[in-house]
Amino acid sequence: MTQLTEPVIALRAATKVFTNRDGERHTAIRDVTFDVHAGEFVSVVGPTGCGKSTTLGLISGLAPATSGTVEVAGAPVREIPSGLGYMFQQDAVLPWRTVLDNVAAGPRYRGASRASARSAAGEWVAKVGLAGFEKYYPHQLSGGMRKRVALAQTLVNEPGILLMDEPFGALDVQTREHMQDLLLSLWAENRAAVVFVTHDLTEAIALADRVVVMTAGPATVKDVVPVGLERPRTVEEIRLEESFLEVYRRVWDSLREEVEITRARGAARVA
Ligand SMILES: Nc1ncnc2c1ncn2[C@@H]1O[C@H](COP(=O)(O)OP(=O)(O)OP(=O)(O)O)[C@@H](O)[C@H]1O
Repeated sequence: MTQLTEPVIALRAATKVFTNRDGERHTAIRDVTFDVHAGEFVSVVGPTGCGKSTTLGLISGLAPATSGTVEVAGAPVREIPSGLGYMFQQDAVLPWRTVLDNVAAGPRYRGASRASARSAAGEWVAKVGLAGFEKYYPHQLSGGMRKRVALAQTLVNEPGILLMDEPFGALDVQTREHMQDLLLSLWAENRAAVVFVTHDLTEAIALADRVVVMTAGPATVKDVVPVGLERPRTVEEIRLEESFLEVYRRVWDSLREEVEITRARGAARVA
């Protein structure tokens, strides 16, 4: 599909070199080029340690590129872009705050009054299916419920750009599928531009419009696979469809070689 609009996120030959304390240089990603357009959901897959999180770090402004360019909304990224939400595997739910106060923290930080922050938080707590749990503390929740709080914490800020780094990685398979469906239905309401990093190919394909396949480290883009499955989707159902399996085979064909390279390096290291 030809995109007529300017991309919301644009990486051009983005390279990141880390220098450790001994002055040794390590290239984490090399010449990474891809775009994400408004309303688009892009998944990023690649072998362990190839540089997926580093790529998100560049987009978020947490780590500047060593060379190449990273632009968000047409401007080079120099600090955390406004309207950007970030969700990690490890959530930022604070144990001493109730569910409602955890979700209200973002709007409060952005200057909303206590009343309007709590009102927005209440709406999002309900949207993620936790109505009635507003006064609970995180230790009183299951892992899946806690993840719902983290999702509400991120979405209450209504980000136009959403970076997600294996957000559901620690959950059991059933809870993960519920979270994926919840994310899809909430995302459909305002369609932020999403970059979703995962090791799970089923998750990557079920959620995305396109899947970016990265090489063994230092990562570069090996392939961009269009998903082309209809929306709305239900993860439990879509993963059984033949069209889904075709995309899965295509992504895995591309990724397999990179996973094998990474495994061989690991084996050589321990030999
Ligand atoms: N701050 C840092 N300083 C030095 N090296 C780093 C730093 N951050 C990441 N790296 C290195 O860069 C490479 C890519 O790491 P990154 O975390 O981006 O990979 P990843 O694909 O997200 O990993 P995983 O699959 O395990 O989640 C790794 O070799 C890592 O050790």
